Amino acid sequence: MSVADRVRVEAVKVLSEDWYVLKKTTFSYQRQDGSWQRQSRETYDRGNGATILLYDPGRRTVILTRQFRYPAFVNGCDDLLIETPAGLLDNASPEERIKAETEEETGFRIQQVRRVFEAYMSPGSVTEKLFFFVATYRPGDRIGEGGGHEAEGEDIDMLEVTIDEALAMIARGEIRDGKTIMLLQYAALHLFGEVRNARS
Ligand SMILES: Nc1nc2c(ncn2[C@@H]2O[C@H](COP(=O)(O)OP(=O)(O)O[C@H]3O[C@H](CO)[C@@H](O)[C@H](O)[C@@H]3O)[C@@H](O)[C@H]2O)c(=O)[nH]1
Ligand SMILES: [Mg+2]
Repeated sequence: MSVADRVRVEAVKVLSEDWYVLKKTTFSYQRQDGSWQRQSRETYDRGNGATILLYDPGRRTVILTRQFRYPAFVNGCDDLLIETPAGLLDNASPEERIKAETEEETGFRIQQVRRVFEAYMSPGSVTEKLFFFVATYRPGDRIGEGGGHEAEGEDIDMLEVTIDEALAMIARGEIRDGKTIMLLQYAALHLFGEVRNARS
């Protein structure tokens, strides 16, 4: 039995359809004891996305971005947010989109990317599934300035730090973006041999 057999959608109302789509759906869900219960849930649909960690195993460095994020700002982040390069798929494949997004945001042109996992980042309210990638880079792969699309309001800095420094930035609360913490921890576990104690 698939979970779809336990869900009966009764009504869908679009609450907002401006940049992305917010819906309120009323449905019945069959509980584990077999009884049906009516619920309604709001879902915010902005499509799916992709993100990537560029790493240089020889120099033990990673590439991050820094940009203003209004939703984080209104919730207490009085600083630019440090993140791995990321973008919405806009109907492209995750591989194709993340290569283009990496070049737009950081100026690095990457040929080979490796998909490592995927995750629903906020499954109680946001429909988005995020595809996570890693790729090696060398300093010479940077063929442009990056920065994102100014006309769309993007004003993105690129930063290169060692994996040890990036982990220390998580510990100090300077990196507080979920996807970025996930990829840096993946890197510490799987991409860089021995990682020195972030606090030492
Ligand atoms: N006008 C307008 N523009 C918007 C709005 N929301 C986003 N934008 C613009 O839409 C563009 C989206 O840029 P992307 O680089 O494709 O996406 P992203 O915002 O970086 O999203 C990535 O990171 C998110 C946060 O972790 C992820 O949720 C997402 O999947 C993706 O990976 C940006 O120029 C942004 O300013 C809006 O409500 N109004
Ligand atoms: Mg982006």
